[in-house]
Amino acid sequence: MDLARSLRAEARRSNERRVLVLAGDADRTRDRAAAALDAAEIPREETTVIGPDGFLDCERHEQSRASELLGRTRSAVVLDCRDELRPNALGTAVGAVDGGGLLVLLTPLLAEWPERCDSFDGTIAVPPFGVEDVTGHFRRRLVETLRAHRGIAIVSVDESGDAVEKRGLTDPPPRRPTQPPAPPEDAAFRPETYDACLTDDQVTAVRAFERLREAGNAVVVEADRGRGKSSAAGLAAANLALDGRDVLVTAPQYRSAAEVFARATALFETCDITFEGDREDAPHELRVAGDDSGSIGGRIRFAKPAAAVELPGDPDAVVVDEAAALPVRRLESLLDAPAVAFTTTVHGYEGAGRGFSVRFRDRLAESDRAVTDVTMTTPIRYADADPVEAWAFRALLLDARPPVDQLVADATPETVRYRRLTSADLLADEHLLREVFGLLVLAHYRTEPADLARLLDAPNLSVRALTASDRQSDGGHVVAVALLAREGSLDAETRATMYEGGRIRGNMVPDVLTTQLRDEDAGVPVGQRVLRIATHAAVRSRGFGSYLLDEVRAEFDDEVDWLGVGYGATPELVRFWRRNGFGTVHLSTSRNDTSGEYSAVMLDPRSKDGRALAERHAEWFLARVGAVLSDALADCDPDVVRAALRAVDGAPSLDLSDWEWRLVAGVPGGAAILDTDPAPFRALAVRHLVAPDDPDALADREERLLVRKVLQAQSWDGVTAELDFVSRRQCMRALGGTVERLTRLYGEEWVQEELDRYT
Ligand SMILES: CC(=O)SCCNC(=O)CCNC(=O)[C@H](O)C(C)(C)COP(=O)(O)OP(=O)(O)OC[C@H]1O[C@@H](n2cnc3c(N)ncnc32)[C@H](O)[C@@H]1OP(=O)(O)O
Ligand SMILES: Nc1ncnc2c1ncn2[C@@H]1O[C@H](COP(=O)(O)OP(=O)(O)OP(=O)(O)O)[C@@H](O)[C@H]1O
Repeated sequence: MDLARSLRAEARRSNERRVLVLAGDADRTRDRAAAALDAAEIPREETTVIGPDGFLDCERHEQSRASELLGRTRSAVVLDCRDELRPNALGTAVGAVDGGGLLVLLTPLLAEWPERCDSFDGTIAVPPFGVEDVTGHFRRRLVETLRAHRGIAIVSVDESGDAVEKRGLTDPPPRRPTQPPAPPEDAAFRPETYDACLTDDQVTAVRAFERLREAGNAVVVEADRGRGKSSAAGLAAANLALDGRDVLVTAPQYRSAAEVFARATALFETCDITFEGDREDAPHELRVAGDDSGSIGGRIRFAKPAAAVELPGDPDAVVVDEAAALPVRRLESLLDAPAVAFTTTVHGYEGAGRGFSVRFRDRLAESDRAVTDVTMTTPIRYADADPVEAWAFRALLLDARPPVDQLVADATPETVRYRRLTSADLLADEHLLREVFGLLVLAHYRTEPADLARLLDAPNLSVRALTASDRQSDGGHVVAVALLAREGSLDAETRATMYEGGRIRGNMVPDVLTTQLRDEDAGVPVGQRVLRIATHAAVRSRGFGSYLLDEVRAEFDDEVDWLGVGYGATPELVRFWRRNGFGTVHLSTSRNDTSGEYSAVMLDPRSKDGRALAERHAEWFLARVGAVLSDALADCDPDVVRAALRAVDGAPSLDLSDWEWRLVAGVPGGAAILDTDPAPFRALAVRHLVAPDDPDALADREERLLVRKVLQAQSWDGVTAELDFVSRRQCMRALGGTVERLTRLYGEEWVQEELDRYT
């Protein structure tokens, strides 16, 4: 195992990582892995095996638990792919290897690997498809990248002995002694802060954080994983605390923010500051004592996002670490802090989180905050030129981007081409694949390496795109893309399993309609669900999204019973889908974990069976929505409710009894009150918001009032404040006026006369 020794020596010399692929039968590759680690002199305590069993005396996790390694560093990670290759585990394994370390991959013989069905394939075989329908494109592409990229050694081990296919040595120049970054001259924080920075990027980030000293500022630090952004935030937080400020730190888990506290602690120690940490009654809190070193005595404390959004104890500044992993509405609440910093990982090995940029960027720009942006590029844990990072980014497409703006800027719906892109098309044209995947990443909060494998291999998925050609390229650049999932057409047994609450992979629309909405036949018709759709940011609102959907509809018109979609509902998106012919059949009753939004399910029926399905679910939705809004959906954004109701295909009946009409007609004049029986008011509100006889009868604020007070049963005081009424009385009067207008619109003549008795 001289090769392993040489790889490791080279890795250490250059502070880069190296990959050793051991391909062959399971037992032999494991033996060789043990020998390689010994030859490379990597101790077992610095090694982790990710795989089915512990053949080395070291830390081990199943591939499904590879996330245990997130945010940690190891000298060696051995990924055992004998039973399966989970792309997410591969990403996490690479990400955990330190500069100077080795990633060891144990694989079947590379020539056989792509065709060898494994248990990950089983997870992407969505009924009615079987595992035999899953292709091996992802693994084939992976093998090609292993062969093509620098820094990767490949050794085949079989009964005839070891054969080195590729040595993977790059003979890098020795690591240059790194110049410590120069401390800035007009720095606002203590000089030791800048001395503690490891890269110029980190100094720049800390300088941006200086703005947190003043209220009204928001700082955004974007970087790929391991660029030192949490550490920069920690150095800044320490200084703010030394100035007597109260800094609240939040992140999805404490683990991801631990680095903030580690750097702050280290700086306090360097500066000889007296501080208290992690008291029993205040874990995850550093409290600084005022002393003669000039420290006034503030604190840095951690709170989980759910608690942090309440801004407990009115902090002076908030640091949101890993902001991309938090729902937008939580990020928005945190903007209420006097000063706030967001750090976000753009390209993590475990996947890309675009939630931050997809939906939060616009809100931040609209806010009254002065926003300072910083990007950090230089990696901290390994050299800038690390070939293993370059390989992993390419193999897992972690850095895929849409085409640059200029390439699509002139596109119009008349000049683009609708294309059905097969996996073969995508594999044959790396640019196309990168553009498609890069655009799809933008349409979603979280894209993981496994999503690339699904895109390339899952039998139920297909890609459709609009491309604009430019003079240089024949292929054209991607302007808009849709990822479609075929759903439904399920046999009776599968449908029964679903109905009884069993889990069936994929098939989101049939699943919701069958399991939650108790319709065992919902899985009979076949549909195409738009899993993701995105238009290039440079050309949005020019009709491309709608044109792409038109083309998809035309293509599948004869093949499917419905087109469908389920997504985190915002008012704009609901309107987009409505304008494209989709009707609401469901609003989820709990918020999506990642987006923090309620999901809407909408259908565009294409056949008689599809129409029957859509009609009966629209009808059930209308029958139940009043009750759901006053309970599970009581905090849903009223504009989402308005848009979702307006997007229902159907006319709710308004079948009030005479008694109910008399109650309604008594409210505007003050003779009766709504609380006596909210039901008829709800029926009136639903009738108007779904299918208004006069769409202009109410102003936006009056419609919101109807939603908040009548449908969602919010308190008068809450509604008065939210909708900016000067007093509760004025709010009540506005509701009376709204009820009067609706009564005039929908009440029979005798009801109008009843109304006239009081007004
Ligand atoms: C299943 C899913 O994937 S849902 C998620 C959809 N994708 C995303 O949110 C990714 C980011 N957004 C986008 O890529 C685009 O905005 C799309 C795909 C939603 C729409 O594509 P476009 O090419 O702009 O569509 P098109 O021009 O036909 O229609 C634009 C309309 O969409 C609506 N719209 C949808 N989302 C937004 C938004 N975030 N901001 C503003 N308008 C929006 C507007 O009503 C707009 O109409 P307007 O131009 O008159 O204001
Ligand atoms: N100034 C510093 N001094 C000492 N160690 C540092 C410093 N900056 C970064 N590091 C180390 O480098 C690694 C990456 O830093 P950090 O966690 O801050 O980066 P990050 O960009 O937030 O990465 P991640 O996205 O992985 O959390 C950590 O192990 C951290 O301890």
